[in-house]
Amino acid sequence: ARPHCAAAAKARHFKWEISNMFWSPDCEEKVVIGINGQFPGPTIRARAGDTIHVELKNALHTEGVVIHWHGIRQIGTPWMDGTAAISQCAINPEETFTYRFVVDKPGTYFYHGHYGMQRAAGLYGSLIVDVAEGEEEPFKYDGELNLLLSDWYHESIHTQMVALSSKPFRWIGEPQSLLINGRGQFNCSMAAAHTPGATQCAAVNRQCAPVVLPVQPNKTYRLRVASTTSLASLNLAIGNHKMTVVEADGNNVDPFAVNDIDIYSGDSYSVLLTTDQDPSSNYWVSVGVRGRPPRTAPALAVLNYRPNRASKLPALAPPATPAWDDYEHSKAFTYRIRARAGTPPPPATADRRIELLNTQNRMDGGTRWSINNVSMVLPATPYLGSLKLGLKSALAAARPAETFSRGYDVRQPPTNPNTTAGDNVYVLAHNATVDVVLQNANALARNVSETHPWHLHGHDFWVLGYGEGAYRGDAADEARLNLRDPPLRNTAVIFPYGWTALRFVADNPGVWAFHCHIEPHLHMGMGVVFAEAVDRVGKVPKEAVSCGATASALMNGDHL
Ligand SMILES: O=C1O[C@H]([C@@H](O)CO)C(O)=C1O
Repeated sequence: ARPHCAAAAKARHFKWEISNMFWSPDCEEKVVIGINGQFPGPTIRARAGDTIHVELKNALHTEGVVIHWHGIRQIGTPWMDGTAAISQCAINPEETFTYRFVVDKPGTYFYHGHYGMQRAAGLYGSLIVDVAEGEEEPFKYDGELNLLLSDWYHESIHTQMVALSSKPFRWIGEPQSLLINGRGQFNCSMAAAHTPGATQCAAVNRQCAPVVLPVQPNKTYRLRVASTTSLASLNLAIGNHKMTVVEADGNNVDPFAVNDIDIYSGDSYSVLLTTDQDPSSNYWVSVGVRGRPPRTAPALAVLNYRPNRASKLPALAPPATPAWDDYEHSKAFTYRIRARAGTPPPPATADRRIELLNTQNRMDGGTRWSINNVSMVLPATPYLGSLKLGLKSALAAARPAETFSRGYDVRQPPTNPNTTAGDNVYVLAHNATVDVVLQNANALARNVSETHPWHLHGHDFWVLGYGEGAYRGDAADEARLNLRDPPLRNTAVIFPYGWTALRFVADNPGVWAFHCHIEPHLHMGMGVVFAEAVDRVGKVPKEAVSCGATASALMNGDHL
């Protein structure tokens, strides 16, 4: 850090109370988890180098809570990562816990619950980090707009969790609505005039009124877009407007122009939008589902060219989402994402390669997702405490496999559908360069392979490449890897029947989750844990790990 930046860095204090409350995200009244009576939660805005303090009171009364700061690497503060059972104990009802961490890198981020399925109950908000005082972005814009995308189910997360854990399994189905900044319309459309058979929304409740994005003609806007969906993969387009992608997951990318962007759960982007269209009209911003047969209507927002009234209906119909299974369209977008010049390149070689086969399986009469045929279950005592104290009970005797059988046919349902539960903890050496190959496969049903966005905590990784079918690690696969300008990200997608190769340096001691960002899939075991140089973790605050076996050990005089 340069001295003038350090001097300007600020402490930013927030006081939050988390509670259940009645809310109508899509005009149907349900219970959401709100923060300070708001849904989505308040936006945190800071400058790179600032320290965020969130004094968080849990007013949920009968359940714990934690908050994960998605995309913030928590360098040196792994106990602030907000992952229940991994980095900290869930905060008990009526208790207060203070998150304290540095936002070291500018970018578009968000925060969300990371305990059970609380994210899907609406526990999320935006976290935006501007460049440090005196620094400049490498692209120019006149104004900024922020869209936090999510999906919404009418069933409570408690019902959803029971369904997913039931024997036999009950799938939760598709979300009822898509939300933009927490607002959607379930049984009516704002664009009924353009949508045969749809009912025009009547005077709407403020909580579900469409988002209006006011713009001046002939200006350039930075549109920040992040997705915290539970299930849905999304596509965003703006009638008649092109967009230029400039940032992905808090890292600048080589700018490229598109008509629409795909955005998977856990992703964030900045796109530049120039308001160069007929200024007498407004335009629809449309967000639709992809990668799964869409049973959820698109979400709409209004790009409001001032001085037109916001209520002036756009002349054009909302842009249509590409066909849900047009994977070539999705791949074309994803493959175009390259690092902006100046981004640090990856190390030329790796010290270790971990290959992770993603399969859907059966376990004890239920349905699970597994990695190398082991489905992740989380412990009662958070790893950060139990591994730091070296508690014998922390890990099972056997470590998970580094690879999967070369003979595995990724195009067919598993021949042995049965799986077992395990901790899926990989122990990483300090500063090791680690390659991870995520391998997709056929699910339990024939001819089904789904898209999974994987999110890594504590790090950005370089996305080295993608391939079709089974990864073999041979010369042909190696040739698909990009070591020249791979983008740095914290979330990467695996396409159906394909693989994705990532590289990162284990330079941030801590215990970090790495998992599918689809909330029901994580609940069904689709993840692993990286225990990275835990002996080098600094002094863990007692209040982060005063539960389970760590609490007992601390009471017996052990020191963290
Ligand atoms: O995990 C999932 O389960 C269902 C289906 O595969 C079984 O009902 C589905 O669509 C998922 O994504």
